[in-house]
Amino acid sequence: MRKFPEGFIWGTATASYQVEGATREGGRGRSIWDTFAHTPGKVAQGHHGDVACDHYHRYLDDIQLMKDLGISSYRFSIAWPRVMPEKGRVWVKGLDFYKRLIHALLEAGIRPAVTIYHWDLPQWIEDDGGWNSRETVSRFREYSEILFRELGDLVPMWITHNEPWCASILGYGLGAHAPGLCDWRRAYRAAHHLLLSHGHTVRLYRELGLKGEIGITLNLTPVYPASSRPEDVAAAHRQDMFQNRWFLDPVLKGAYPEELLRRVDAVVGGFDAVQPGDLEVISAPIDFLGVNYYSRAVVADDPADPLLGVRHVPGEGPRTEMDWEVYPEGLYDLLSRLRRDYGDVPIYITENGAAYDDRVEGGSVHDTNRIEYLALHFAAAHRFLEEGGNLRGYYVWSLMDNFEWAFGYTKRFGIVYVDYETLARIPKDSYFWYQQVIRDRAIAP
Ligand SMILES: OC[C@@H]1[C@@H](O)[C@H](O)[C@@H](O)c2[nH]c(CCc3ccccc3)c[n+]21
Repeated sequence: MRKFPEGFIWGTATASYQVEGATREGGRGRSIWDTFAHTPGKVAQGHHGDVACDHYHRYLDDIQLMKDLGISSYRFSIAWPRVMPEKGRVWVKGLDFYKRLIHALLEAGIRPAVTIYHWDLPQWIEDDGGWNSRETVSRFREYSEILFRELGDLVPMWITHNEPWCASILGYGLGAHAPGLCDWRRAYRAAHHLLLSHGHTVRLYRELGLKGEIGITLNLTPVYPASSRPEDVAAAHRQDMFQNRWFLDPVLKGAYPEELLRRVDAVVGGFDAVQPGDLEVISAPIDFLGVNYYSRAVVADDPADPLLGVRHVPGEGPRTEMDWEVYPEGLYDLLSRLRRDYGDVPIYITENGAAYDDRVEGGSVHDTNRIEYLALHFAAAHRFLEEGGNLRGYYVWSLMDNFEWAFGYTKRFGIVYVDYETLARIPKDSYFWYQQVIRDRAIAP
């Protein structure tokens, strides 16, 4: 058996817009994802989060599932539009749902890990420029201060942002996510303002003297060259800079990668958003780095690509329902690289999991492929720990099937199946497998 350390944090993760529903309850205002999902053609089959998993009303049953699972922590996000529903209006009562949720988690012996922002920006802030506007930085700080004052003594772990790369590139550059813009200059400005708001919120957390830990979650994708040819190796370096170092370097080293500034600013602009002192703020020391890992990238040199001169090629591993290669070695390589290039920063894997075409058969879901995926990735994490890696915990994405952004409800990541007709929850075989891993604090050899 491969044992994990005493006190290793086992968890599951969700996000507000993906599971809560109740989008018109408790005084909640509209978010950019309400707008985007209700815009025809943006989300598969016209799906949206109006009901989602109805976690807003069913959270006690869901906490019972977590308690039976045996996890020690639950990562969830707070919906900003519940606290700032419209311009000039703060609705602290919008936090009442989260206060109930947090008290119930604490009573169940489960450590709340709160993500302050997981993409559901209030629509009125987007109307005012959204993450393209520097004004949003101070609004995010104001929002964070309300959370810290209302929940700071109850919540021991805070994540400022979930995946600023996605919020900026998918939301403002590629248009695949809300607010659905295709403007690279805005994407780079949005990325900078997301990072800047992270730094100001970390500083605020310190100023308030709160006793918990605060960090940021980044989606990180290790990049491998398609061949050992020098031009492919150089292409992998450029993709790594665009995919990973763009956020890792400012947060952990206080500087953007030089080549990114040069190459990107020349092609798309956007770095005019950087003002003196910004990088000092962004690199405010954090207590941990949250890592979301799903798969790797394999790239070859491609002069025809205007921005980075790269072309993605498929890896040779099996694929999940998201058409992502199953590549557990990538998790070990990623964690080792972080330790090598960024020092011994404490790490939580704040998301890892897989989507598969789950079917209910006689009241059960035999998701052996998901068990295999998780077992391989737990083993990669264990290898890193064995080598002295500073890995604090592991949150499986996701506790339950939920709204998978532009894919709607067509992709299932949960270890608990959700029947969207009845909203019934059915623990999958992977739930019982994970329950045993937590009991043993170990995985089979
Ligand atoms: O796609 C599964 C999960 C999402 O449901 C989470 O909300 C999000 O934090 C998250 N990030 C990633 C990896 C980056 C990514 C995000 C969206 C689409 C493609 C890749 C995978 N996931």
